[in-house]
Amino acid sequence: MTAAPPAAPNDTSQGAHPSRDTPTGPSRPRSGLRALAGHLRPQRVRMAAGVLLGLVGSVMGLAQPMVAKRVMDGMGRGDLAAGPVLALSLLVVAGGIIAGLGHYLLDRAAESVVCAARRRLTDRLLRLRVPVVERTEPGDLIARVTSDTALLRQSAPQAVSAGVTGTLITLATVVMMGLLDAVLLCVTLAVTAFVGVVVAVVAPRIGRATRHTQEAVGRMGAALERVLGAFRTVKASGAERSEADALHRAAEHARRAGVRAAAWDAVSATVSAVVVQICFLVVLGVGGARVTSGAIGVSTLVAFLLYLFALAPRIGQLVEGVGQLQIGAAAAARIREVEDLAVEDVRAGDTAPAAGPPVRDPRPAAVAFHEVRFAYSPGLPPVHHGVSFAVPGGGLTAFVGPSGAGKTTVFSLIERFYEPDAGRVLLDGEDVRLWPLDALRAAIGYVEQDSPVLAGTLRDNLTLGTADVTEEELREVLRLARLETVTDRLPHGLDTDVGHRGGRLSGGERQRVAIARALLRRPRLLLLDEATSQLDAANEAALRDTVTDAARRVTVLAVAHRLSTVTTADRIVVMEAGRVRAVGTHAELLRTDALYGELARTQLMNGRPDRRRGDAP
Ligand SMILES: Nc1ncnc2c1ncn2[C@@H]1O[C@H](COP(=O)(O)OP(=O)(O)OP(=O)(O)O)[C@@H](O)[C@H]1O
Repeated sequence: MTAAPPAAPNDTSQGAHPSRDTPTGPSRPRSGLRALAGHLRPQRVRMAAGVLLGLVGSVMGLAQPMVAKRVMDGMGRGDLAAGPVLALSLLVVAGGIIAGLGHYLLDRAAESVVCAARRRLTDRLLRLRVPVVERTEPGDLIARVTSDTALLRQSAPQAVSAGVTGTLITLATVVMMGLLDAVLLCVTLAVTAFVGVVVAVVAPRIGRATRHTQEAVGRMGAALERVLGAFRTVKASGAERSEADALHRAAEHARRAGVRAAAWDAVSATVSAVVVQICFLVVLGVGGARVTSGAIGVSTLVAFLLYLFALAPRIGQLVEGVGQLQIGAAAAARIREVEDLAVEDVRAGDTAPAAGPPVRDPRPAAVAFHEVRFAYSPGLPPVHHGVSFAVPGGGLTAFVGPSGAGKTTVFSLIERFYEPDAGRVLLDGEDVRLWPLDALRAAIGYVEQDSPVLAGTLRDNLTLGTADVTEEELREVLRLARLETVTDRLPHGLDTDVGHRGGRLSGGERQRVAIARALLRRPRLLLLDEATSQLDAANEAALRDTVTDAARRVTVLAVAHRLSTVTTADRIVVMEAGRVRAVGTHAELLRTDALYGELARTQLMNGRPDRRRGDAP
């Protein structure tokens, strides 16, 4: 059965924002603030409770002097009433506890904001499309998940709380000042309005500088990832100095941007402090004149000035809160860029039935390519120029051809890491775009060219993504992949840590681990990409038997590099420059295809791909 290609099921990013392929687009400050609000919204009840308790604590603090005054007045009269003393003690203890609880709730909200952002980001990262990840710097993505989310904690709920408390108390103070003298209030507002102008100018600059700092931190992460990912190569090439220089440059950029943010912060703090001082002087002058003219009494001026004293730190608090919000907004904007990246659709394409749990079909899968054209990205030359072949269920099919002919790309298209620009890739006669992605990948075991092994134990690596594995199955697969001797040798057997990228295993051992992992998935289609290239002759012969045996139960496609694999294959697909040039058995192709004849004599005899023929189309 074949189905019509679905209407563009490839871009499946959720939400109202268009998905992108790189996380580096510029963001406007307002969208950063909106994104920040989105992070805070789920915690609004806890934050409101924290702010409320903080306010209650402050009000109880304000009442303490009045109660203390009553206690002292009573003492003065020789009246040592226990009531006011008890009330004062209760006020002190309860005020402290309530304020502390408010603080705790805000900190809890902050931790929840950060945790939710990290969980959302990591979920998103693991669902990103392969081409998207290839275009990003892993170190930068790591910085966004760790460092940018930490900035949310630093700036968000406490800043909002300071802003809300500061605003409420400022408003209350302004009302009291207005009740005392409207003229002096107008003078105060006219002078302090300048602080508002300065904040409006400076705040976006703090946001921009923070963003630059975080970008530099991201670049540092990328540079570190580059060095640690090829640590031996860096050392063997004597490149420590030049790589350290690149890291220092990123650190210096981060420092400069951080200093710029600090400078803008200092400007706004200084300007607001100076403006408040000027305000005192102006109010004193205008107030003095009004006292002289008899418009207000001295006590009104004194009371007004006392309120002005109380207002000054609140203005500072508000200015600081705005700066902190800008820092949070800059971080939220960078996080948003990752959330906007295109993710894979785990469901099927438009016309397929609803995706349920993958049904385990025991039959070997049939694979076919129909006129597949594909380029890795629009600017790059095409890699496949109309690839067509059909492989029935079962048996071993070998792919041979010069380096760069497009053999690995065939496997990537079957796994739907990429989608063809034209033509169709069919599994069991169904376009792979119509398969639910989890069902498609559950049907396939893939041993990649460089047999990646992840940090963790050998057992973790073997059971990666395959939860329901019995010890018996594990032992059987260890035997088939010739790993028994390796596990016997390791100090903790299957539970031995294999190190970063399996660095404590040899290349051949890594290949066998990757083969065992693929077999454990009980696939219907096994893709082997130069899977035995690093094995010695004895292990290679044993693994060949395993593959031949597997080919009786599942369909095996293997990019082959040894004549021994090719001669045992049921069919061979010869690829050249992005096209299928010939299909047949070894004997047929030796007779009919000149390129195959040459490959058989050179590359396949050597057991290694001929990299001299790296003639990409
Ligand atoms: N992720 C990628 N992004 C861009 N270009 C790529 C990518 N992967 C492969 N290519 C290019 O596509 C072409 C085909 O690559 P592919 O790996 O399919 O060839 P191959 O036949 O498997 O080669 P080899 O035998 O050397 O592994 C090459 O020119 C390669 O440079």
